[in-house]
Amino acid sequence: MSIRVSSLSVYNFRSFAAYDLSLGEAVNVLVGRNAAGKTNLVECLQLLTSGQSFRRPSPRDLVRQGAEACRAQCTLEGEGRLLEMGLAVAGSRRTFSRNGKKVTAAGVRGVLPSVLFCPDHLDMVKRSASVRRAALDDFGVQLNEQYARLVSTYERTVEQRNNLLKEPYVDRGLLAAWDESISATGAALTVHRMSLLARIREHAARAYGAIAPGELLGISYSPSIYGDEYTAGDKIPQRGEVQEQFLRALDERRDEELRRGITLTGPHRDEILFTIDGRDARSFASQGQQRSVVLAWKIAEVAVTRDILGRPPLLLLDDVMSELDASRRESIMHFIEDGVQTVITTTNLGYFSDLVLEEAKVVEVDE
Ligand SMILES: Nc1ncnc2c1ncn2[C@@H]1O[C@H](COP(=O)(O)OP(=O)(O)OP(=O)(O)O)[C@@H](O)[C@H]1O
Repeated sequence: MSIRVSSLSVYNFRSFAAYDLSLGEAVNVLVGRNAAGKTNLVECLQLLTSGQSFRRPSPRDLVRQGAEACRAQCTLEGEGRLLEMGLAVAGSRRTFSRNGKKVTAAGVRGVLPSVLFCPDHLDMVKRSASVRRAALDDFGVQLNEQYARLVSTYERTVEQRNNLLKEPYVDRGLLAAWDESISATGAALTVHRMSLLARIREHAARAYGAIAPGELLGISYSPSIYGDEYTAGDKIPQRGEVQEQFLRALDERRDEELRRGITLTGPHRDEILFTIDGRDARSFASQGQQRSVVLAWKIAEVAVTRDILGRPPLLLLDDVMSELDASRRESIMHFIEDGVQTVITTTNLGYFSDLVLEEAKVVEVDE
C-alpha cells in the first residue's frame, strides 16, 4: 500500500478544543453543517503534508481563540513506513516536527504531497496571473526541494533588488551584481516552472478532453523577459539562454526600473495562459468551461505526482461538490476511484451516489 494518512489529532487548532479523526485508505467524506470545522481539518491536513495552507494564515490564526498554543499531528503509513508529522504553534512561532524531531516546513513536505481543490480555485483561469503562478509553485515546491529553494531565493532577491532600486542614489556596480544573481535564480526557476507545466499540460489536456469531449485545452507559459508576444509552446529553453535573455530584458528596462523603483521583469511577472480550441479561456470560455479547466488542472496534479514520486498524493476536496454540476461531479468521482486517498467535505451527502457512500468512510464533523 502506498503512503496514506491514517489519523489526525488536533488540540486548540482553529475551532477545535480537541479532535481526533481516523481516515480510511480511499474516499473519506467529512459531512457537517456550515462552520462545523470541516475546512479547518482539511487545512490542517494540508499543513501537515505540504507545510503550507491555502489560507496563508499567520501562526496565531491557527490557535483557537482564547488559547495560548495549539498542536496537531498526523500519522502517515504505508510502504513499510510509519511517520508522525507534527505542528505546534506557541505565540507567533510555528514549528513542524517529524517523528518527534523539529524540522522546517521542508521536513514535512515531499513524503505525501497534497493536492487541494477548493471554491477559491474555481476562477483561477481569469484571476490575476499571480494566482496561476502560485498554483504552479505551490505544487512544484512539494515535489522538488530545489524548486522550493529557488522560489524562496528568487522572492528574496526581488525584494532586495527592489530595495536597492528605491534608494535615492543607486550604486550601479551593486545593481549589476543583483542583476547577475536575479537572472541566474530567475532563469533556473523559469526552466523548472516550464518543465513542470509541460507535465501538467499533457495530463490536463487529456483530463479536459474526457470532461468536455471534442474541446482542446492548451496551457502555455509566457516568460515576461521575452516580452508579451512570446509563448514558449512545448519547447523548454536552456537555462543559459534564459539567463542571457533575462540580462538583456533588465538592460532594456533599466531606466524605467530606476524611475519606478521596482523590478519590472522576471518570473514574478510571468503568465500562464489557458486556451480552449486555441482561444484565450479568460475572455472566451464560459464559467463552466473555466471550471472544467481547473478540474483538469487538479486531475493533472494528481497524475504528475504519481509520475514523479511513484505514488498518488492526498487529494483534498473542500466544498467543491456544491460548486460543480452533475457531470463534473461525476468526473471527480470517477477519477478518485482510482486509488487516490481523498478527503471530501460537504454539507450534503446527496451529492454522492449510494455506491460511493457504501465504499467511503463517512465522518460527521461537529466540534
Ligand atoms: N483561531 C480560531 N479560533 C476559533 N474559531 C476559529 C478559528 N479559526 C476559525 N475559526 C472558526 O471556524 C469556523 C469555520 O470553520 P470551517 O471553515 O472549517 O467550517 P466548514 O465546516 O468548512 O464550513 P462551511 O461548510 O461553511 O465551509 C468558523 O466559525 C470560524 O470562526
